[in-house]
Amino acid sequence: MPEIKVGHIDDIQELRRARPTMVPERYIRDNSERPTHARLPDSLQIPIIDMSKMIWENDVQFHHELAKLATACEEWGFFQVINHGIDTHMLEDMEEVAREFFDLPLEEKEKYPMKPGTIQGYGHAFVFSEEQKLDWCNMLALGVEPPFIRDPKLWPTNPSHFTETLDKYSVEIRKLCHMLLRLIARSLRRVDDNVFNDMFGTAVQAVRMNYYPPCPRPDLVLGLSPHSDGSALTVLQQETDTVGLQILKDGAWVPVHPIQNALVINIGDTIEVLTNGKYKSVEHRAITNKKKDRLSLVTFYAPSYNVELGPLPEFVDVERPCMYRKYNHGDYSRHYVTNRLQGKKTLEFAKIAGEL
Ligand SMILES: COC(=O)C(/C=C/C1=C(C)CCCC1(C)C)=C/O[C@H]1C=C(C)C(=O)O1
Ligand SMILES: O=C(O)CCC(=O)C(=O)O
Ligand SMILES: [Fe+2]
Repeated sequence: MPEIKVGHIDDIQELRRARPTMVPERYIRDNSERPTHARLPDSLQIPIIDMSKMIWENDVQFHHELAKLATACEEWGFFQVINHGIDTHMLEDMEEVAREFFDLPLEEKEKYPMKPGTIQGYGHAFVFSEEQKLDWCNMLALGVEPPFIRDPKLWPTNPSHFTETLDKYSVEIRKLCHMLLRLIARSLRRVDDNVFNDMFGTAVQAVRMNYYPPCPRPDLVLGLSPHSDGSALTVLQQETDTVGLQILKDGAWVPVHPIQNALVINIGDTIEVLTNGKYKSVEHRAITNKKKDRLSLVTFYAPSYNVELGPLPEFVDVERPCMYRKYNHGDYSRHYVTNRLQGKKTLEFAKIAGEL
């Protein structure tokens, strides 16, 4: 790979310390990219799936909730899960250690550097040139499973219980992804419940902690550029006191309002491809706030790198011709992490020309 020159990138928390009234040029977006806020009527918020209603498969409420899940995946690509069974103390502990990490002095966080062109550690991911606009965000990204993707040198030893907390948290989130993939398969009504879990092998799991400091001009910048996730499923935990996540729905950016103890789930590119576009990997972004900071904890759950992907035959017919070619997920991962976040552009890697 040619050398990547990104120039000096400021640490946003450090930048903020001087309490500037303006933001540096590299963060100022063109007019067309600046934050807009669509308001949805309360009756039209992203769907909420109550997992406590999905325990007994013969129950009427199971089928009602399953139908809601199908609509969520088809029309929104996003939903929030409540009563997911994960201990709320564990969610709080994870939030606490992540915050403690971001609150450390810069010299401490820089012991875990995300080097240009790499994807793990503390820094700015997806920056490939000096011209590229930057996100108003500090990140810590780590590969979790399987063990060979872990880089222990990049796992913070401060706070001291960081690794233990992230490991426990990741085990629970992994179980949730497994369960959700079964339910998503069931909701499609044409494939076996285990189709995704069986196909994915030992799934790849990575976590990204995004910390968005307050911004003096939230109207000019983005916290995180628009993108779809390269995973099969993404699980996002957000604090309840700030709104920042927006999803693109019918051409408008709509906010995802946090719900206490809920987790936000989104369909990633893998499920879009496997269902031949029936379930959507929806573009999303994060905006910033003038007064408040925001933390999001994001888990990407994806097939093993050796898995060959392409639309399942059950989702290809004359009405919906095959829209994606066959490809290797490891190749897609490499493609994803070596290109900047740019809406759904990354998925063009797999698109059959002329379709969509
Ligand atoms: C900053 O990280 C990401 O946005 C990201 C990367 C995840 C990964 C790691 C941090 C470690 C190595 C594995 C992996 C590439 C998953 C997004 O994850 C998406 C993108 C792809 C592709 C994917 O499978 O999940
Ligand atoms: O912070 C958010 O709400 C969005 C995070 C996100 O989309 C991501 O990390 O992929
Ligand atoms: Fe995302």
